[in-house]
Amino acid sequence: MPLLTPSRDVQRPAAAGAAAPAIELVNVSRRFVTPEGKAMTALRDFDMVVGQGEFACVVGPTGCGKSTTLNLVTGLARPSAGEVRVMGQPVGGVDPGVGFVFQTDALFPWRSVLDNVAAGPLYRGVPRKEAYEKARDWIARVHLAKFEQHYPHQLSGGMRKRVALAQTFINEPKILLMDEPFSALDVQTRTLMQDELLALWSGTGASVVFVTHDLEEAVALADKVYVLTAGPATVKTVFNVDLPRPRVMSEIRYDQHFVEVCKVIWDALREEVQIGQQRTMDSGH
Ligand SMILES: Nc1ncnc2c1ncn2[C@@H]1O[C@H](COP(=O)(O)OP(=O)(O)OP(=O)(O)O)[C@@H](O)[C@H]1O
Repeated sequence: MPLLTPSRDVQRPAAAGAAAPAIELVNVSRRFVTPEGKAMTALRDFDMVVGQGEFACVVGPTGCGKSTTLNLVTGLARPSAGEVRVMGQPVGGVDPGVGFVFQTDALFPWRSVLDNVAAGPLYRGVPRKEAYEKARDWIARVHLAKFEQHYPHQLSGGMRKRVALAQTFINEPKILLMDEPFSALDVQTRTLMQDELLALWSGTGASVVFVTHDLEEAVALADKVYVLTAGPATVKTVFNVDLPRPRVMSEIRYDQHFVEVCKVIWDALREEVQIGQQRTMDSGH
């Protein structure tokens, strides 16, 4: 089997009895009105299909429309044209089966690690004892058992991110949307967190869309990588990454095939990054 298969996703109706894809964006466009009152198109004729249990990464030039893609899946933004479906159903609002992790974590500063992680199940009506048992279990899984009573300001960036992952995975999301979750971390911590994420995700069956500026991160994590064009974003190419799992970040970076895959995808991405940079220079900001 080839390690890398560029392809365009083809939209096909699911066969009778077959599981619907977790996420589908079909011919989606998203337009905004700028503060100056001009119409601008962020996404154009955008197609994406993420299967159940699949890990998709999205890369593209700065400002091209990556976060807008996630906002459409959450239901926080509506498409101007086309259709967005989650588990085969049109997105109608914020779905409780969807979890998020962003660049800045969403920890409650006045709550301990334990209370932060238990907050989700408590909000969903899980009895208190059970919610706290689950929270302790997830805190242990992210190796923070000794820090249950600490507050977010007493933790390092990497530890806060571990809390954010526990806070998300405890809700057993069917779909996980991640917007540059590790970009503020130093390189070593980032590598550890990537391993942590894969370990937590494997076996959950959750479908992931992970937005990143870091192509190596995308290739190391993903089953497939979407390369977007400079805005308005449309899908330039989808690359299927068939590197075997489980993957260990600190080792995979030195794997010859990994390096080759990164080079091939970078060839597709480079042109778009250059277009994006040129536009920034032309506009002066
Ligand atoms: N609510 C909004 N109103 C107006 N314009 C918006 C809105 N949200 C996004 N945009 C514009 O849409 C374009 C795409 O934005 P988006 O945040 O999706 O890009 P991105 O690829 O995630 O950016 P970055 O690489 O900086 O994270 C940008 O030009 C942005 O200014």
